[in-house]
Amino acid sequence: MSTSEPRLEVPWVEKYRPSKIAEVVNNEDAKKKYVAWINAWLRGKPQKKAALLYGPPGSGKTSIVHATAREFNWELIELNASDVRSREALRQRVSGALDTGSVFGYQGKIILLDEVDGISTREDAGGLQAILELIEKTRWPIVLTANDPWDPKLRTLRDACELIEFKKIGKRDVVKVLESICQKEKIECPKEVLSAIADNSKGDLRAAINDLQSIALGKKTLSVADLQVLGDRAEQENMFEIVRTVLTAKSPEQALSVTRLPSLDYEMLLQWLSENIPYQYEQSLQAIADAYNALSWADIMLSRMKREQQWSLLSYALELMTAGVSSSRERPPFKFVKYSFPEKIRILARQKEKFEEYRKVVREASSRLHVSTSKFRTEVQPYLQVILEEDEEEGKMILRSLGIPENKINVVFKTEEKAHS
Ligand SMILES: Nc1ncnc2c1ncn2[C@@H]1O[C@H](COP(=O)(O)OP(=O)(O)OP(=O)(O)O)[C@@H](O)[C@H]1O
Repeated sequence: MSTSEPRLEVPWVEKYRPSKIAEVVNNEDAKKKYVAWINAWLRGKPQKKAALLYGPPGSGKTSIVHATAREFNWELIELNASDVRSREALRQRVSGALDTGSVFGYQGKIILLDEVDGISTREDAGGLQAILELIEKTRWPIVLTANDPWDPKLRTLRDACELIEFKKIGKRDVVKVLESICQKEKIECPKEVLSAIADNSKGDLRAAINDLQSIALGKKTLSVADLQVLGDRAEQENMFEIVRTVLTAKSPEQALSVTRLPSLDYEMLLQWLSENIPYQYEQSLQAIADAYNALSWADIMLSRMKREQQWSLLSYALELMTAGVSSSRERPPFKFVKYSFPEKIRILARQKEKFEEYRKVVREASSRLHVSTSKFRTEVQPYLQVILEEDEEEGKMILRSLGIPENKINVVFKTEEKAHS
């Protein structure tokens, strides 16, 4: 039963990450080029010491590097934007790891620097230079990844790397991966559901696997009706992914990256984070407290920004609700959780719908009586209420003559009762 199922589970994107290069699906040309580059390293004669894998999210760039490390028993050294902020930061992070031999029986090393396009050349001056120096000196293969490698700031880096393009994953392969996950998880799922998930993911396998896990949480049989969740997802563009990026970011820069999305609705993001922080950080009260603390400051900045027309406060609010929220102390280990639509917005929308219905009925009755709606509410409605209570049949007859059919009686009187309570 879904209620007794644990809410937390290992993320399937991690559980089913390819463990061999051959398991990385699609992108055959990219794989061929990448394998040739790795082979050149194995022979000790790479033309370029670094490869820059670029292309859309969820196409396998990071996965192929993880798979290489596992396949060849190499130690994977993962660096992020803050590790390469300056030469000194990079030295601190990698000097030990690169110069020493491996203690765990690894037979080599591979360095992965994810999302180099996220490095800000203005704030992290020296960072790109540090990467170039690392490439020049390295004895181990270095892989960089980027979604957009054509940023002019990356030109020198491009020149130093073997460029390998990854493309969106074709629908047939997305469906195949989803099918094999269902099989391993012993989940029954009609092909049309998998096909709809694949369409919705637009070639992003990470999004597709996350969607499948979201709708399958606590279930062993899926149906078309379960796709409702994805409807919300499409409406919200990819709010699920944005929330996941912020709450599971490995570095403040990664959390901050969502603020560069042109379609980001930051008011909505605030509500979504507010709803979902406790689920993602369930295991640590400290993390929940810290995240809400940052979020409340973001909220204060936003209202001050609007009240005083101080638009410069927006950047503080955005930093607080992304990097601030994700930098809470004592971050619990990353677990997959199903995010929910903000309850506050749902309740407000429901209330609004009810209120609209109420107004429509009252407007009709007032116009038949030739009184204003406020007069109807204050001077007519209370008497109708009493009549209804004293003699229901008589009351209903009067209401019918005022254009209030029986099935709308509840709308008017319930809403009014609620308003008084
Ligand atoms: N080509 C692929 N073959 C098999 N699994 C894949 C492939 N691409 C993505 N995946 C799945 O999606 C998840 C995310 O993929 P990955 O981290 O490799 O994406 P990426 O291209 O590096 O994206 P980003 O640019 O956002 O870092 C992986 O954990 C894996 O489960």
